[in-house]
Amino acid sequence: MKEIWTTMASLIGVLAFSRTLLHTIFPPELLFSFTKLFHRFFTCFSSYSYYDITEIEGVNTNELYNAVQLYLSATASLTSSNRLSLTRGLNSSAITFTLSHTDRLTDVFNGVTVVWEHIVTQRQSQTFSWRPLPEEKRGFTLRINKRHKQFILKPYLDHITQKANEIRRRNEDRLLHTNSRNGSLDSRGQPWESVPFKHPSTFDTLAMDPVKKMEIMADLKHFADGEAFYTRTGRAWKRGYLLYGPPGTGKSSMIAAMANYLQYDIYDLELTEVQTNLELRKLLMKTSSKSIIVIEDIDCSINLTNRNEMNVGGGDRCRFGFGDGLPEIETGGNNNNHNNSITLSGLLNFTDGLWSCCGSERIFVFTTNHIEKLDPALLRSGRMDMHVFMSYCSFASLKILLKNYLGCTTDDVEPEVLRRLEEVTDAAEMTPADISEVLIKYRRNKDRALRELVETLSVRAEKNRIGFRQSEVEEVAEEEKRELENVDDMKMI
Ligand SMILES: Nc1ncnc2c1ncn2[C@@H]1O[C@H](COP(=O)(O)OP(=O)(O)OP(=O)(O)O)[C@@H](O)[C@H]1O
Ligand SMILES: [Mg+2]
Repeated sequence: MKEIWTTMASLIGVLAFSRTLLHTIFPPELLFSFTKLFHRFFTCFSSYSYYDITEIEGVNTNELYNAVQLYLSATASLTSSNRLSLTRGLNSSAITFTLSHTDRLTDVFNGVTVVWEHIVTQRQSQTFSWRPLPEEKRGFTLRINKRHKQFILKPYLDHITQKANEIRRRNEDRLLHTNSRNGSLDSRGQPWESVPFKHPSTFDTLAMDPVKKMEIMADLKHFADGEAFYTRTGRAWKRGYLLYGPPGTGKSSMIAAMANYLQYDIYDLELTEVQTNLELRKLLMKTSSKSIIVIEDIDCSINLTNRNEMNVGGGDRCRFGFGDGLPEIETGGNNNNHNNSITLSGLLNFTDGLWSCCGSERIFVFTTNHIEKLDPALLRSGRMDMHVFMSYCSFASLKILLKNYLGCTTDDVEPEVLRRLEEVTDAAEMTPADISEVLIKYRRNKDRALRELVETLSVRAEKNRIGFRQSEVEEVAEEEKRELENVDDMKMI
């Protein structure tokens, strides 16, 4: 018995040594080509068919590779594969299992057993590419018995894609994407850089008029459930929101709440990093369904100051140059000169045109502090389906902030304090962000927090009242001055 064990141990040792030797002697590329050749030769006489699914096809990322990886990672954790690679993305909560190099895994689909193998080889350093490619070439090989391939290959791959989507939705954190600097692509050919999206803002924590809030939530729900409606009416399945209002009134928080409510990814588009309409279109093509595409502070991303003079005869067609750091608007019905810059029509096409319909179930959100600075073309009805004004904190909104920060309802607040708060909140014209600061500072002592809040709001309301009075007095004085000047003019005549 002992001898048998010794012989087996030496055999395993020899096999392992030969494998290491092969890997040491031959460069990985040569070994890979040789293996492929061997596979091809072997396939002619084999009763199996082999399918290669490489990570990168030409210059594009192969979505099927990612799907297989996710699908296998869900099954791999349950199997007894010898070795698995474990990965967890930065800040991600999901752990992904995947096969190591040359490791195999068996799967059963509709009673048919198939085998997966993961092949990893080093990429040749001298390979020319117009963008950086990963150092390793990775791919899966699927082995199916020739007798079964006709009837299981397609359904099996469809099954994998569907499962992968389910896993992605269930396990994976939703993502916050932003476009790379100067439109550069990453090593996987993606123009978007992504991190897990973990913003805690929800419609429960968002302080705003409850009726308006319910209206927006209902609108979002109808949108998400509206596939049949959009198909029936021949409309693209997308919706546009324009959020406007002073800084600190919750526009960004609203976007996060929308994403959390619908479980959508966010694409935060930095327009100043986009050079041309074509680039904008490519970015759009690389967004996924079930996502919110955001352009924040649109008035700051695009310089619309000379709109009126420059738009003469130009209609909607305006060209943004990149003179002083901000894209600058120019006129022109002639598109020939526009190859190297973003145009307003390009931006409108981004949200409205034929290209905006590639993919589906997408929401466009623009935010601005100065709606009056926006080109009317952006505001025309049908462009942005909903215009939402995010206003200063009202008493109704204040109640939500009190619940968020102090954990108290109106029943927990003394009637006199509540009356004072109701009296001064609207007049104070403070943003939810300003009020949150006061509440955060004193959150450990509820009574003190409420006292400070009443004080701060009262002081601000009084300031506004004096300011308003002063401006009224100035206006009256100005009016009187104008009248006197008119009388003098009449006397001269
Ligand atoms: N309506 C709100 N409800 C709850 N919290 C809010 C609200 N508005 C502002 N805040 C608080 O203030 C902070 C800043 O708000 P946010 O960034 O959403 O404002 P904004 O309107 O996007 O401002 P800006 O115009 O400067 O981008 C948030 O992190 C949040 O804590
Ligand atoms: Mg913001």
